Amino acid sequence: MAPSKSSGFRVACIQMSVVNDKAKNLAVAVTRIEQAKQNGCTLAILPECFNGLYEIDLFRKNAEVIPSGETCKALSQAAKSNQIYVVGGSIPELYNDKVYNTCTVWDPNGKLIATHRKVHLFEVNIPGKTCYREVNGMTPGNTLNTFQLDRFKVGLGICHDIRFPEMAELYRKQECDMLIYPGNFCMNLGPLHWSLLTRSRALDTQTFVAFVSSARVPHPTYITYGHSQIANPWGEVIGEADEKDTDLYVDLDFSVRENMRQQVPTEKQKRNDIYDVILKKN
Ligand SMILES: NC(=O)CCC(=O)C(=O)O
Repeated sequence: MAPSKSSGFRVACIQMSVVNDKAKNLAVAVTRIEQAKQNGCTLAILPECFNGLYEIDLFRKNAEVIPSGETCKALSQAAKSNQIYVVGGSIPELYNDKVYNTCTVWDPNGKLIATHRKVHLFEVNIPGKTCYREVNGMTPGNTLNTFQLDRFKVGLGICHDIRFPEMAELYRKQECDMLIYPGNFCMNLGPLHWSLLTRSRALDTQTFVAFVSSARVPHPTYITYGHSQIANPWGEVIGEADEKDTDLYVDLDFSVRENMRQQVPTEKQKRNDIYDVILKKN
């Protein structure tokens, strides 16, 4: 049974195929947001770099000023005409001649209510497999960011940010109910780590965690794992896509979070007299 309005809402994880054509990507995103609304969703989440490929050489080409760029205009309009919250995955943001990997959040009036610039840029060097240095195309952000969805507080991260439990712990301290990470894991690390990280952050923070990918499409350099999923505060996966182009609709019941926090009260048991995680700047 779907949760009542007071206990939760339905979320759409839009696992769209992203191609090297911004106009096409925007048209697909707008249609899928509309479908999410028709399927009873309160919130639609897009993947990381959904307006163009996750490709270092393309970041500047696809970059836009926020909120005056064409992607923001399309998302604002889609949120407003469908009366739905939209977490706009991320797009390359042009600011002072720098490019950031930035998530925008739109309320059902089409108003921009939050942004998050990816704090931890993806850097790996696995010989013979994946070598990626996002810093060659993006500048890191320096702040943690949240937004309010009715009575629920949501913390934002982007993809590689999910590997850093300290960041999630700070969102837990800020009393977030849910964490959202638009993402795009590679094929070498996705199978081993994607779900483990989703479940771990959910369990650590006793929140719902949504990790939302684009679909796997053939690509010469970076192939995306897919498998968008949502874990509940028990660390249980309550909805998961495969690698294909699809939308995942999941009902969140926040009474589950309350039960978990009461039954396994690790929050109250923290020994902040001997350790702590602190926010140094924001
Ligand atoms: N888009 C990204 O940040 C990729 C992160 C990733 O694949 C990882 O393993 O971390």
